[in-house]
Amino acid sequence: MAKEASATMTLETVRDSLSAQEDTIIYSLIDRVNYPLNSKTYDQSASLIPGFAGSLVEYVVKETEAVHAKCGRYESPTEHPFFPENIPASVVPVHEYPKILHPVASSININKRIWDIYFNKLLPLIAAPGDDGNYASTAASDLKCLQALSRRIHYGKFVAEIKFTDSPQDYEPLVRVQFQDSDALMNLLTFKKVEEMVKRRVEKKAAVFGQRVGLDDSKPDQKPKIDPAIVSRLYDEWVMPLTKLVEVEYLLRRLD
Ligand SMILES: O=C(O)C(=O)C[C@]1(C(=O)O)C=C[C@@H](O)C=C1
Repeated sequence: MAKEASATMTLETVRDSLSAQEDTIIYSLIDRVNYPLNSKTYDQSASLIPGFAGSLVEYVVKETEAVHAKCGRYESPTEHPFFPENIPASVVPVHEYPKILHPVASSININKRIWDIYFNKLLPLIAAPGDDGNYASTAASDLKCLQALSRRIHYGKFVAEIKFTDSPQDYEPLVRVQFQDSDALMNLLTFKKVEEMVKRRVEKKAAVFGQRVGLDDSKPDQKPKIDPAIVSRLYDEWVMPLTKLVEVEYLLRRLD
């Protein structure tokens, strides 16, 4: 581990980063709800792209990731592609990222689950029914949401690393190969009070960021652009559990 980098990263600074990433996630979701569901974007059989067997959103994500990969995006330990099998090598000079994580970190990528939850659980909750034909813009907006969620959830690797180095005496016995205990690890890294605070904070942010701002103060309050309760539920049911899953996966291999 690079000393200078680990010395500046603490549980507090990592939690600050998670809080800042909430803003990006909520703004991306607010952008997505500007479009109706536009289900053709996700239709495997719509054949919108000649010669490509898959949905429009898959095409946009794969092609965008390929360009970003060439420009070095996935060299960063905070970035994870949704189609890793499709990723070309970077052509730009290598940037030396501080080596904070154990090398096993690069083998952990749960984007397939994030993809599934985003399209099958979250999107139907936030997007209004309908079709305005803006499929490419819709896919671009989905990609922004997916990337923001993926970055936040995989940031669990950093949270886990800090927790491990802060208290090796607590973590090491549960991580040793012969005693690996994922349930005990999950209990140890869980802070229920912090989770309650995060849920309340994202709900408040969604209410503030999603306000409809007009000049006519006589108009009654309108509904926020995105339902704050759904954002809180997103964190409760998916974002935090998946972050913890990444933490456990990382810790189980921390002593490899
Ligand atoms: O802040 C932590 O300690 C984390 O591990 C992050 C996080 C989260 O996903 O927000 C996950 C688990 C904890 O129970 C609390 C919060």
